[in-house]
Amino acid sequence: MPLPKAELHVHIEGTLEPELAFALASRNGVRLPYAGTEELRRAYDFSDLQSFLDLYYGLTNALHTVDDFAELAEAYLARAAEQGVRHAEIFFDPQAHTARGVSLGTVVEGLARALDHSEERHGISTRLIMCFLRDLPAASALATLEDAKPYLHRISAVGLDSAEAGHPPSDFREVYAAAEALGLRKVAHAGEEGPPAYIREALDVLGVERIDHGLRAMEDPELVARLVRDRVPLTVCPLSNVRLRAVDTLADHPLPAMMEAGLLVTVNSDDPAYFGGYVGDTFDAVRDTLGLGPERLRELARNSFEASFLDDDEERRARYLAEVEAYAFD
Ligand code: HPA
Ligand SMILES: [Zn+2]
Repeated sequence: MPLPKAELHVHIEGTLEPELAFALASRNGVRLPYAGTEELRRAYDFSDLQSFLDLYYGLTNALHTVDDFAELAEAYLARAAEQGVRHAEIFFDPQAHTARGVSLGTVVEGLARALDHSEERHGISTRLIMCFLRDLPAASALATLEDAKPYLHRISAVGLDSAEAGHPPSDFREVYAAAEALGLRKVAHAGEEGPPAYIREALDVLGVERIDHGLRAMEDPELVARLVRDRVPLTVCPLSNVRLRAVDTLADHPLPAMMEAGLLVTVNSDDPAYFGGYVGDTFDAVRDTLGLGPERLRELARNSFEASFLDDDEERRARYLAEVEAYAFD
């Protein structure tokens, strides 16, 4: 039995496995620019975040209907359950779909259909986080928030993702203020490729409660001290950082140093269909390569529930935390 954990940083579009991409493309009469799944997998050789995003947005062309999004989410939840996930806070990128004529309602209704059955089928509680693409204008993010108004009962939070360099969080001040006014919680990707200053902006200008990635905080000791003091969670994605070359190899990953510094870090998969593993695989990889022992792994699992939005359901959180404490490593 795998260690019980929450996953707080997973893009649902990044769980689209090649087999499902081709099956959906065929069903929808869409031609993908690859001969087959093997050729597609060979293209997963990324030089940086942008080279990944180009392929990732390209493959979303396979997704069209409510059924497609339901199937995508259902496949993720089934995989996640096998890997010990008990709670998942799932990102989606509405602008990646609305830009090609698929409505936000189609996306949310499809995802919600799978999420509605998640507890009973997979034993996983869920939340949805709607991300804005930071390489599109803030006006597009504002229009997306407006578009989302009929679906806010399904959406817990807003996030900020896509190409980071040159797209500071402060560009999205207005849209985050509007999201907060609508009762949404706030997170943002920062410090994946962008500088520590972007992490500060996400906290100070956008008022986020969690930083997604946050890797480059380690360049700024004062910022680290602040993140430790304020217990700001960082949703770290080690396999993603290797594949997108934020670190040279997994053995070089600062995760142990981050834990040593007292940061509230969690371990997540980001885009598991592309980066070589789901979240349980990621726990196994950091155990094997970074030498994290059982108590460090238990700490990561504990952190994942502590950093989650389950502060709106403390009874459930206490149950999950008890499972973590009772877990026997073999
Ligand atoms: O790793 C990522 N970083 C930024 N945006 C993304 N969108 C999907 N995955 C990512
Ligand atoms: Zn991400």
